[in-house]
Amino acid sequence: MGSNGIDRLSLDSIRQILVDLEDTIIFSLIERAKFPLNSPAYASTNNNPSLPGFYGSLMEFLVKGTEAVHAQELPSAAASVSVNKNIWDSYVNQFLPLLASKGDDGNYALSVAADLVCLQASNTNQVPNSHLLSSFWSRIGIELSVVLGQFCAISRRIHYGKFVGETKFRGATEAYSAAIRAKDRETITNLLTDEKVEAMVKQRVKKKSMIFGQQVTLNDTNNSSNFKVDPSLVSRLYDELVIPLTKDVEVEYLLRRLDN
Ligand SMILES: O=C(O)C(=O)C[C@]1(C(=O)O)C=C[C@@H](O)C=C1
Repeated sequence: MGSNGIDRLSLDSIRQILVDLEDTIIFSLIERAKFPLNSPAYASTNNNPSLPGFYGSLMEFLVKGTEAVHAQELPSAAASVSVNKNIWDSYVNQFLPLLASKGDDGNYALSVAADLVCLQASNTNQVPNSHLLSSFWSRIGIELSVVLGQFCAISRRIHYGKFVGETKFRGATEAYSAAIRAKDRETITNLLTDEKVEAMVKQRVKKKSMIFGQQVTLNDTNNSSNFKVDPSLVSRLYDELVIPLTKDVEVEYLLRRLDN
């Protein structure tokens, strides 16, 4: 560990934040899984009468221009690292069809609102269309603050990679610096990878999904294998999307770490 005494940046405390965010992510996935897929909300050719003058899907309307910049206390390397587009693409195209049941109940706005809570970064000041969003949400009876005010968990978790990267850099500055100067992504990735921790994370989110997603009834004949969100799917989400993108953020952050 580095000798600068910045406790806030110790790997253990940052990992604890990631552990706590698992709860938020799993609960938000459980909320989204209450709605069917509602695919028209994601179709970019959708001609939505609620969105006059906007060509694109309801989802695109809501996320357009909402790239958030986290970690502003870190060196400027942090500011330019953002993978939100990848997060949205993977979530909508790969993960959502597995999370939500097939079908369409017409609750497009509520479905996308639930997606936003799962995904999006939280800083409302950085939502350029916020006045449009406000009027849209108030028209359909949902407060914008309810949708955006909650920290949107997956994006936030992934962008915590900047803090993880900084902590690791401080703990092994020489090794990272050499790899950064050589622009050697592979070595940086190897340096920051801890397979044991990754395996624990995947196991833990599966277990949490089993506990948080239990169907609670008062009779003893409850079928305990019937979960609100498939625990293996949550583990897979971490394996295929959350952890790889967190590592991408770490690598991208570190590659810029020695820039002025
Ligand atoms: O905890 C770490 O050391 C991290 O870098 C975070 C994380 C993760 O995304 O969970 C990513 C890479 C490591 O291989 C282990 C775990």
